Amino acid sequence: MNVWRKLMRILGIAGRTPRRRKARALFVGLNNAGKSTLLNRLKSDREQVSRKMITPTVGFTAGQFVFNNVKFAVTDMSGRDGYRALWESMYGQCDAIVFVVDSTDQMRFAVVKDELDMMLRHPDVAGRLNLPILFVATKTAAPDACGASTVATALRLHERLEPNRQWRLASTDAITTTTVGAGMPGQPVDDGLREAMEWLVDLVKVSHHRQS
Ligand SMILES: Nc1nc2c(ncn2[C@@H]2O[C@H](COP(=O)(O)OP(=O)(O)OP(=O)(O)O)[C@@H](O)[C@H]2O)c(=O)[nH]1
Ligand SMILES: [Mg+2]
Repeated sequence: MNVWRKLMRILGIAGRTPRRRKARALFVGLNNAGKSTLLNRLKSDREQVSRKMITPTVGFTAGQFVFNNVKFAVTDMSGRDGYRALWESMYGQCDAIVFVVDSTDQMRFAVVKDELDMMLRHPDVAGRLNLPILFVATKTAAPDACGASTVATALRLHERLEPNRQWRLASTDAITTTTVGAGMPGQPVDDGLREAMEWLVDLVKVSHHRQS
């Protein structure tokens, strides 16, 4: 504990600073979907790396970011065919799943559907209805991208997800810089990802509160 926090505690004013909560997020989705790029975007400006530094993930990598005072420890899985079998080993060890879908890769939506079905049937997911799932359709600024509603329909999300499951679909382009809409020049436009993350943060805060 640093001296400042020690002093705050002695003076009894530590309670004024809200304690940062922790949550574990699991990033899954096919290879090339944009998981690692999304994780990079969620990090602070200081921690972000250049797009060129992000290479296909081998196995999985660990990362972290802070959103609304929740520190997310992220397991960023590889989406390559040979590595997808690893996802299930992590289902029981996360507080939220972020399922990333490449909105330009409609050719592989059938594969995404199969992977999603397997995930939803897995006991560590099916048995935990309080495990929130955030679907993120990426690459939305690409000319061949389809809209979020097309993704939802193609994956039949409304039929597949259990009625009691907390889930949401957001769409984003994690690398495009644009001045359109509410975005600041040179900054990614706020395209719904922030709102979706706020939803997720509220859910993990509640579930942590219940557990404690
Ligand atoms: N235009 C655009 N390209 C993106 C976006 N997200 C990712 N990409 C590109 O898509 C490619 C794959 O991105 P990654 O983040 O490595 O994908 P991944 O899901 O982590 O892939 P694996 O680690 O192989 O499972 C890279 O060339 C990225 O630059 C996006 O939102 N828009
Ligand atoms: Mg990756």
